[in-house]
Amino acid sequence: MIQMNGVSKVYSNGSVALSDINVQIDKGEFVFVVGPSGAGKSTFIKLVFREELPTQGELVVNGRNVGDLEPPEVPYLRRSLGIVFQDYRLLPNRTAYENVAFAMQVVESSHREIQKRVPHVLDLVGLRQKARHYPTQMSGGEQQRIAIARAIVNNPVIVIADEPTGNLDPETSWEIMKIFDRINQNGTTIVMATHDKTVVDGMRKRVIAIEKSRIVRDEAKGVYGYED
Ligand SMILES: Nc1ncnc2c1ncn2[C@@H]1O[C@H](COP(=O)(O)OP(=O)(O)OP(=O)(O)O)[C@@H](O)[C@H]1O
Repeated sequence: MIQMNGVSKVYSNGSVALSDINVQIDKGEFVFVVGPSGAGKSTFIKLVFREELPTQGELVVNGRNVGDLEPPEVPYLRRSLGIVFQDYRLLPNRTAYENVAFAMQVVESSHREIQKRVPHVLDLVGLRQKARHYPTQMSGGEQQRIAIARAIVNNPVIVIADEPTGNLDPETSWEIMKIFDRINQNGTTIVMATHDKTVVDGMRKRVIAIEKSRIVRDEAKGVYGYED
């Protein structure tokens, strides 16, 4: 599903974000990426959806060598991914329903498919009753649930998330994690960078720890392992 062979990333200002990363993530896994601030977690996530390119090494995502993709092929890679950010990134002037539907319009789904699928994913995240609400009329947790609905509406094989609970209180974070867990149980691979110790320790999934640009720990049913 995701394979990194000797992957390094050095930004143009000389910052070394990742060094010689070798890792394989298989279909259906749930993986947390943890580590201190500045360790390289976000860069790891950004490489997977080709927001950034590796400066060295080979990265294969869903059977495609990311470094070799021509620009017109990038949207096809992204269609196989669902992406969730800390700050939700919903379109402010569209309702919850329209935000989710928009992701289907972009990939040219039919009106009929959209009408059938959007209520279904809103149900999955427990927010069908808020379909007509605008983002400003929803709590942070509700906005994140809509962002998750948008991420999964096109049936991605991998969902990647960068600090998805970073702006949420512990109880809401736990609700969000239950949704990710359900998505994972349906076979979707999940890769999540996080600082949320409670969530990681509560879930007991695979944990990859990055420190100073290198993988220092990779454990099945791991724990967060830091005090912050
Ligand atoms: N666009 C960029 N240009 C230059 N340097 C960058 C860029 N993005 C990240 N870096 C640097 O790369 C290193 C890794 O950053 P990254 O954002 O991946 O870390 P992180 O583990 O996600 O940190 P945090 O937990 O604080 O979000 C840091 O030294 C950072 O300053």
